[in-house]
Amino acid sequence: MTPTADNRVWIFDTTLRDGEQALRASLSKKQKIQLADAISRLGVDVMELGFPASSPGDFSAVAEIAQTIKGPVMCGLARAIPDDIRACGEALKGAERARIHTFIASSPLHLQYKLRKSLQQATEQAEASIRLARQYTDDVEFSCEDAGRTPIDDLCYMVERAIAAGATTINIPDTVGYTVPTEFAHIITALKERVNNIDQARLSVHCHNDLGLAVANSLAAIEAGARQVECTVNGIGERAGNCALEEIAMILNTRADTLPWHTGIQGHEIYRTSQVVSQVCNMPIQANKAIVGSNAFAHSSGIHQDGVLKAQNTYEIMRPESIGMRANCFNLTSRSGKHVIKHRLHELGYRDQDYDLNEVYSSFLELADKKGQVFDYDLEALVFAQSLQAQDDPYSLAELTTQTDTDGKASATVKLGCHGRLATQTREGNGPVDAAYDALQAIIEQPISLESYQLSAKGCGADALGQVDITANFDGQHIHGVGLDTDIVKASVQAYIHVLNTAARAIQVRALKTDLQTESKEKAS
Ligand SMILES: CC(=O)SCCNC(=O)CCNC(=O)[C@H](O)C(C)(C)COP(=O)(O)OP(=O)(O)OC[C@H]1O[C@@H](n2cnc3c(N)ncnc32)[C@H](O)[C@@H]1OP(=O)(O)O
Ligand SMILES: CC(C)C(=O)C(=O)O
Repeated sequence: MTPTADNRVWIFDTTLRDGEQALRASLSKKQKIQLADAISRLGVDVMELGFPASSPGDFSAVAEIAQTIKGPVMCGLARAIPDDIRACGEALKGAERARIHTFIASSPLHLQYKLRKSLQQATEQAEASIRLARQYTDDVEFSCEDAGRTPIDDLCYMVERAIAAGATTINIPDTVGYTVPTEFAHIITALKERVNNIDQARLSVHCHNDLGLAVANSLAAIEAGARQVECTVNGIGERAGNCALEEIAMILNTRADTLPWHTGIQGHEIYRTSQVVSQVCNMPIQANKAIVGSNAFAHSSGIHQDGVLKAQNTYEIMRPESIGMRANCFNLTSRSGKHVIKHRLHELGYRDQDYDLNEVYSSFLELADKKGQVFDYDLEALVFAQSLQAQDDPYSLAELTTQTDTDGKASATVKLGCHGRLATQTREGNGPVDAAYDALQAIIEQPISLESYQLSAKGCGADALGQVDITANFDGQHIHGVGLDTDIVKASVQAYIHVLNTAARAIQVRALKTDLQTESKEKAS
């Protein structure tokens, strides 16, 4: 929809103030400066930098940021008491544009138990504070704390008096995230209808996420006429947090087809800023977090992956690039299909003729069932493993069973296939590989002397594929064999069989031809 000035929603970022209230330890000045720099590049309209009366450290951080960051309005929070207002005014002195944000609670619960004041007393205190704040700046925001639980008559009364005293922004906080969207929208509608001077102030909302409704409530408020949303990057904030900046901004951006409201947020800065906030604040982002979670643009199931490959918008309502993410990603698991495997191999530089898709896919499924997630290096290893096999290979591993005792003894039973015939031998050895190689030797009845054996990991982690490379001397020929498997004993046996197949092709192997006539089982003494 065409953006109009009326529909411009201001984004008030309070990551450095309410966001900081989520942390176990307050941020250092250096950290605040680092965050302020990142957040200012997002294109926010106002940045709440801290609570200057809180500590000398916060006063100094707010003062330094206010002097250095240009662009957004620089704001500080203050209780409705003269000392807090003065501290805030002093800290913001160097700002290009300064806003003092003062607040006092309006709900009966907070008035009675916390402030021990009547609504009228609190309102008078608010008025005095707003007047004092106006001596420092023309830009004064006033919040009725716990507005979400304030009777509407009381709220209208306090808001009207605050505007008359000089507040230029009126903020309606759902301090404890208690309201639901229809209720919260009604509060905004009622204020617009009943407060006589409401047009003299910008109407703002500040929603907490205790019931997971912070973003929904903010959106409902915008629909009802609010034109400033207070939010934090990654939604961090006191308790369950605040309205997430990236979510509200991307709702308005992505749904601009039907929603008329817009912000000044630079979408492509979102992902980087989210990462910086997460790292500096030591607040990990849940994988399924909307917009910035690691799964937000990841596709895991074959049907979705195929759809996205054919047309991205089948399963993506926004482009990862629109939030500054490099690209979407496909997780390769046993729920993936052939299309995505082919696509990934193509990305890795393989041509169709380099591998047999059906065969690679069936070994991929086997591996994925074992490992869970399959990585690029696994896929490369599977293609390599396939290249080691030829259709006319005479020998194949039919079955391998091993047993290792704690006293170091091991036994292995190998069932070797050759053109549909099977031979089985069981041997003991110093370890399962030693036992399996002895069993193979017993089946082929022809000496193969092992010259070298090397084991390496393809990839990382305990479930990485093991690659075994051996060199064997067979009738005076040095033959290289390779085996790949998550089970290193199996990989070792495959390497041995690779040698046998190469040998069978290269040289006539007498024993192999004759000894596989019958299936035999023999236990070594
Ligand atoms: C909903 C919100 O997020 S509000 C913002 C929360 N942020 C903070 O609290 C910032 C960090 N806080 C601090 O550094 C300290 O709490 C300070 C400096 C603000 C105050 O410290 P102290 O003076 O030691 O008071 P303390 O925090 O223990 O108690 C709060 C006092 O402020 C009063 N108060 C609370 N809100 C307001 C208000 N908006 N306006 C005036 N007084 C208020 C309380 O009634 C209480 O007063 P009392 O001592 O007369 O009972
Ligand atoms: C100070 C106000 C805006 C606040 O943080 C709240 O009510 O949650």
